[in-house]
Amino acid sequence: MSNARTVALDTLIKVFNQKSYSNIALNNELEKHDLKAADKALATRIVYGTIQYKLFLEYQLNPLIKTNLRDKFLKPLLLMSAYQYFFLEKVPTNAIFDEANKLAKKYGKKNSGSYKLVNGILRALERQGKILPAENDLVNYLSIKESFPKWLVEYLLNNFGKNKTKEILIRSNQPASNSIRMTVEENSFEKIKEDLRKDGFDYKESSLTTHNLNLNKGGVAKTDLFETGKITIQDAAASLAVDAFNFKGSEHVLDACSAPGGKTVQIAEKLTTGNVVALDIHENKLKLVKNTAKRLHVSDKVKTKALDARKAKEYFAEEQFDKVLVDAPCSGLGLIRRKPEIRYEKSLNDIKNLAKIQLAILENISVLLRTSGELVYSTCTISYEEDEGVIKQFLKLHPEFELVPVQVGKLPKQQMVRIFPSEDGSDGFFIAKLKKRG
Ligand SMILES: C[S@@+](CC[C@H](N)C(=O)[O-])C[C@H]1O[C@@H](n2cnc3c(N)ncnc32)[C@H](O)[C@@H]1O
Repeated sequence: MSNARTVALDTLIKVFNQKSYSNIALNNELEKHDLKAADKALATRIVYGTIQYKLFLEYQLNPLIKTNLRDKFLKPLLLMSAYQYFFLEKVPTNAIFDEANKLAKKYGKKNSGSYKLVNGILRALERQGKILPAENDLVNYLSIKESFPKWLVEYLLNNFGKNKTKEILIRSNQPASNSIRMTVEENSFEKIKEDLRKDGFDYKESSLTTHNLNLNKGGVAKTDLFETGKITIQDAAASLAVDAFNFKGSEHVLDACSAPGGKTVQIAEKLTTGNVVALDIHENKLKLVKNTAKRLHVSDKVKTKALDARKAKEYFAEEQFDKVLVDAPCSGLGLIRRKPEIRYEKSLNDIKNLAKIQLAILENISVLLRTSGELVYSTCTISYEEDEGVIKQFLKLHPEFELVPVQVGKLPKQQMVRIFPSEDGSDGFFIAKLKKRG
C-alpha cells in the first residue's frame, strides 16, 4: 500500500520523532513513492496541516488517550487522522478512520492491539467533537485555536494588541502564495503572463509590487520560463528590500547574508558595470547563490565568499562598497506559513540573541560603506527587537548614519516598512534604509 497517507505518516514520524525538517522529509518520501499529482497534494496538505495544527490536535486527543503510546507511529497517526477529521471537510469521516485503521494494522506489531486502540480513540474523538479553552482565557484560547505556543501569543498580544494578533495568527495558518518575480524589463511582463497561461498557470497580480505574480499552483520550476531565468520564485514582500535602493548600475555592492541568493540576483539585474559580493557564513549554501546567478545570466556580476559578516572588516577595505544589503538571519516569524514548525522551535531568548547578532553584523559592515552610500537592513520577521529595535540601537551608536524614508512597490512612503503576513499570501517582512552622512 503506497498512497498519500503512507507518505504523510512516514514523513510525520521523521518530523515528530527524529526532528527532521518537514520540507526535506516530505520531499524524500515523495521521491520514494510514485504518487499521482492529486495524491502528492493530499500528502503535502496532511503533513503541513498536521504540523501547523499540532497544539490544537493534541488538545483534542489528550483527554481520549488513556494509555502510554509505546509504538512510535501511533501519535503521528492519531494527529494526522484528527487533522483530516477536523480540517478536510470533503473527505468522509469513515474514509479517514478506515485509512487510519489500515495504517495501524500495517505499522503495528502483530497482536499489539494498535488497530483497536486507534479505532477506539478516533471513534471517541467523533463523539467528543471540537473542544476549546474558554474564550475569556484569551492567551490559552488563541494558543489552542490557532495552534501557536502561549509565549508567542502573549508576545504578539503585548506588541500588536488583540485584533492584529488574531489577524497575524489566522493569516499565518493560511497557505503561502506561489509567488514569482518577473526578472525581465517591464515591457516584457505581458509576454511572460501569456506564456504562463500557455503553461497552464493562472495568476493574480501582487498587491505589493508590479513585478510579482501569485500563481494558482506550484510546479513553476519545471517551466521553460523558470529554466531560462525569465522568472524566479521569490516572495513579493522579500523583493521589496532590493527595490529600496536607488541603483545607477555602476555600483560595488555587498550582500552580507546572501544565501540562497534571491536578493543577490535581484541586485545583479540592476547593475551594468557594477558587481555584487555575496557573503554567507555557510559555505555550502553559496552553491545555491551561484546556481541562481547562472540561471538568471548574471554570474559575471556576482562574486561569492564564505564569511561571517561580523568579521567582514578584516577582509574588505573601509568605504569599499557603494551599497550594502544586510538581509539578516532572523526568527522568521513572517515565514510561519511556509515553515509551520518555526512556531514551536523559537523562543523569546532566540529573538533577543538574534537581535545581538543582527546589531553585530550591522556594526561590522558599516565601516565598509562609503560616505553617502546606502545601507538596507531587512528581516523576514515581525518582532520589534529584531526590526525597529536593532535600527534604533544602531543609529544611537552610529550618528554618522541617518534613517531615510522609503517608498517601495505599491506601498506609500514611510520611515520603515513593516509588512505583516498578508491577505494575498505574502510573507511578513521588515525593511529600513540608512544613509552614511557626507
Ligand atoms: C534571511 S537569509 C538570507 C536570504 C537571502 N538574502 C535571499 O534573499 O535569498 C539569512 C542568511 O544569512 C546567513 N547567515 C547567518 N549568520 C550569518 C553571519 N554571521 N554572516 C553571514 N551570513 C550569515 C544564513 O546562512 C542565511 O543564509
